[in-house]
Amino acid sequence: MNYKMYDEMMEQPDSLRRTFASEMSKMDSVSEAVSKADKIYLIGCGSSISTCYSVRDALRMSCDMSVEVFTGYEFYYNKKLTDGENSIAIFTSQSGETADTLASLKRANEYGIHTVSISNEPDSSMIKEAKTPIITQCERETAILGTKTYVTQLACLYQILFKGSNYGKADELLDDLKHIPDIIEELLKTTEEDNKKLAEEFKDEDIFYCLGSGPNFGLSFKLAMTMLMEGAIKHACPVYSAEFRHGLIERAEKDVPIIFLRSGFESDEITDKAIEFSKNLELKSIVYNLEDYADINLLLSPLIFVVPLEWFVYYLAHFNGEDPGATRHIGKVRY
Ligand SMILES: O=P(O)(O)OC[C@H]1O[C@](O)(CO)[C@@H](O)[C@@H]1O
Repeated sequence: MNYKMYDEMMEQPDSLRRTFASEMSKMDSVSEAVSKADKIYLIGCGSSISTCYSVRDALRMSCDMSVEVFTGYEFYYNKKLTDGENSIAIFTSQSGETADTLASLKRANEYGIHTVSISNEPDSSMIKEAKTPIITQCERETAILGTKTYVTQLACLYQILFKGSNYGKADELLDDLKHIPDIIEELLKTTEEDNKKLAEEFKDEDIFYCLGSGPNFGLSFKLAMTMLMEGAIKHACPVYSAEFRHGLIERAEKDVPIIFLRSGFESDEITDKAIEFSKNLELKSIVYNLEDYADINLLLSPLIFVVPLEWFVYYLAHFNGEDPGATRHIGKVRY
């Protein structure tokens, strides 16, 4: 019962190693440009916008870089641009062909903005159109929800933007980033069994709420929108942890499972309150705690949590008779 997603998950560590080895000098040149820019735009769709949310929130917590995130069509239609503005636009897309993101890349080029694309397809339109193309070295990915293209894309964004930032602990974070392939290799082995059991326990649930704070919100977005909805064909909804008490609290019932991502950020004070509240109501909560998986700069937590979550989603799909990498209505690039 090994689905394609299984092999692609296993290829995550080497994809990261190859990408860092081959793309580092191009990423350094973008970091240099980032350090001189007034504003950074990050644009993507689906799994590829979740990486933008995570790195934006990690940067907000640690430095004063001006970063805005847009979906492809929001940037295309709803972002006022100015000729000659001193900004950099980074486009994320595993396929390099998603129409929304490609249209916004062409628009940024028309305004003379320095465009950077991060894509896994060397011959794709986004790699050809961007001023600086960065190619994640994953080889072809087929699983719709994105595994190796997710971790490499996210790692590239952290590398580029933290290197170009004035975060006081940037060197320490970039050093931790180098260890991520080894950590992921280990987590792939150590987190499978527990998450398989969890998936069996939760296999009949219809909906999952996914909560996180800071950079974990981006991953809770991916978990809900692509891993659970596209991969496991379950209803799911991402929520910032603190928003729990502004809506979801009224739907908190025994039969509604909530997945919490908790890293130990100051802002996780509010995640803890939601966890406590859920326990008191005997909700079906699943709590992923960073300290159970790795001892690294907390801002990198999405690169850690994604591995146990991949196992959870992989087996959730399997126990429901679904291939976690298959698509029902949309191919990776067609729409
Ligand atoms: O990263 P790309 O190739 O631009 O793809 C965006 C796609 O990401 C997904 O979330 C997962 O591949 C799809 O929903 C969406 O079509």
